[in-house]
Amino acid sequence: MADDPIALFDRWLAEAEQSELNDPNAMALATADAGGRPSVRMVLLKGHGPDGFVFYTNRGSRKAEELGANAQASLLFHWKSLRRQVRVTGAVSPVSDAESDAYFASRGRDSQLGAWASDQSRPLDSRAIFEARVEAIRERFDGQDVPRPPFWGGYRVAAEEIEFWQDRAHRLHERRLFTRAGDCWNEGLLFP
Ligand SMILES: Cc1cc2nc3c(=O)[nH]c(=O)nc-3n(C[C@H](O)[C@H](O)[C@H](O)COP(=O)(O)O)c2cc1C
Ligand SMILES: Cc1ncc(COP(=O)(O)O)c(CN)c1O
Repeated sequence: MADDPIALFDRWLAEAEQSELNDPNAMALATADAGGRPSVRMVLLKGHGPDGFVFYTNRGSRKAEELGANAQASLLFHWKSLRRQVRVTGAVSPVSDAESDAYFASRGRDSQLGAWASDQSRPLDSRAIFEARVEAIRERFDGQDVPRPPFWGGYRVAAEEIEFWQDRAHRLHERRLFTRAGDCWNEGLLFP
């Protein structure tokens, strides 16, 4: 019977939290546009479990546009201090408004204001324009809680494959690939 890859991921993430310099939850997120042209950037993992791996972003950003055209993504964690990587691949869907609201409410106020002020991935003529937008938003919400912008929220990558890679001597690495089969997982090895 295969190990539970989510439990294995929990163990590896917990070890990374002990050993990484910063952001053990940082992951590269690869998307591709309708024509198959890929792009990749870092995001932070803000939730995970059997349903998938969650990150938050601007829903008008380049990554969001690409996910709108092609709702598939791949995530990569690289924990240098542990010489490990984990790759997750699967279909992507937006998280519910309630879940996005709850996460947004947990963020620091300045990060909340930044989400309102940033037209993420669009051209910006000068830093001063952005700073002026942040100040205008600060005044707009003065004395009140900052609500979640309608253009900001989470996405969940429902893992169909999870690969755990561990460095071994002489490049004879260990690769364990878990593939979803309904409610269960199949497990196999890959040549390194
Ligand atoms: C370590 C790290 C974590 C990041 N986390 C996030 C994140 O969780 N959400 C986000 O929107 N951008 C995050 N960013 C910024 C993104 O990498 C990226 O620049 C931005 O989301 C715009 O990407 P896009 O134009 O491809 O949509 C992070 C950057 C780094 C280096
Ligand atoms: C633009 C942006 N949005 C969202 C995040 C996610 O992290 P947090 O919600 O903790 O700010 C980051 C983290 N670097 C970020 O840069």
